[in-house]
Amino acid sequence: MTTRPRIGVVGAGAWGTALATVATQAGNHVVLWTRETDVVAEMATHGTNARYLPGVKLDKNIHPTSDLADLDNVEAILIVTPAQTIRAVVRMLAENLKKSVPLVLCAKGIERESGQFMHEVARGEWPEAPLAVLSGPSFADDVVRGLPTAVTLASEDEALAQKLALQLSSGSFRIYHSEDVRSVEIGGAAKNVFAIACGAVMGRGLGESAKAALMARSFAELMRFASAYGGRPQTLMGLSGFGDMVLTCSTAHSRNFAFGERLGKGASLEEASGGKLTEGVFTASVLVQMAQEKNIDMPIAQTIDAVLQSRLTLDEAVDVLMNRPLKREV
Ligand SMILES: NC(=O)C1=CN([C@@H]2O[C@H](COP(=O)(O)OP(=O)(O)OC[C@H]3O[C@@H](n4cnc5c(N)ncnc54)[C@H](O)[C@@H]3O)[C@@H](O)[C@H]2O)C=CC1
Ligand SMILES: O=C(CO)COP(=O)(O)O
Repeated sequence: MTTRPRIGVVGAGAWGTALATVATQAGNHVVLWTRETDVVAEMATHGTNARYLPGVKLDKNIHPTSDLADLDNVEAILIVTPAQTIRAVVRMLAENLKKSVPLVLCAKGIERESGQFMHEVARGEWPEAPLAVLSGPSFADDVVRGLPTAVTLASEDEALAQKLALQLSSGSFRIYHSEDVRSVEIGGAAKNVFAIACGAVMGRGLGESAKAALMARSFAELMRFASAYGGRPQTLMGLSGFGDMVLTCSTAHSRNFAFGERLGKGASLEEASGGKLTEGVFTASVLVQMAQEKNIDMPIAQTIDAVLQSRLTLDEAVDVLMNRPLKREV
């Protein structure tokens, strides 16, 4: 067996597989766990993951497995499954691993049932495990091809954030560390909702100027929401807030943007996802509910939620947003 540090990755979807790859490039041995045994078999036999990240040859230092016991003795575990599964996944790890280990939460979303952020969900399920979150502008396809990327890793224990950032950074994957977990989580979760709105504007043919306006006003909503929930403006202006808004709201490479774009072109809600994970669809209503609880004005999030609930058509949504009373910008 190798003497390289061992990192666990739970979830061998697009992002888990990409993160496993950069972790090996950073000098680690990676145990890549997924419950999908056919994906494990393909990765072990052919060194590929055609279902989630086609065209990529996996590093020989990635050990694919569906056996949770293989995660005993890793130094940290990156949890890379959808936001709404984090509770079940952390519970499964807490019940099956021999001892607690730092968990790096990589999902971007808010739990619908509870209105909890990912680290709150994880803390509830495994109070002993030290926690960090990883977020920022980063498409799996770019990262796995070694294109330059920069993200933020935050933990309330800043020394842990710094240690993990050092251990997981590579020549092409640059990790900044932070202790502002709350802001980093809010940026990652909210931008998915706004990316759906920006995609819809483009799909409907409303133009680049409309998209820029929508992005700027969406960012104002994100800042208001974050300030009510304890976020800090400096962090929100960084990679995990502004950075990820710019990326995800700009291109159909984003699944959330692509979903909105298809809606804009007339696809039904069912057709629009194209079978891909679209986190913003799950986060929209809980984001709006949490905003209402604190009296935060979030017209764009509210309107896109109404579209997702079939309470408004897209054209009605545009009318609602354009015909609100005029007001001071700031
Ligand atoms: N794909 C990307 O470029 C990026 C994705 N993310 C975030 O990472 C998270 C995961 O996204 P992707 O990897 O792209 O999704 P994906 O759809 O490609 O893969 C999801 C993975 O989660 C596993 N999974 C689903 N439900 C599960 C459950 N109940 N228990 C255990 N495993 C389960 C699937 O087997 C699969 O391995 C999302 O929150 C996403 O927003 C963040 C940054 C970039
Ligand atoms: O979070 C991402 C980029 O930072 C990926 O965005 P999508 O989930 O919309 O593809």
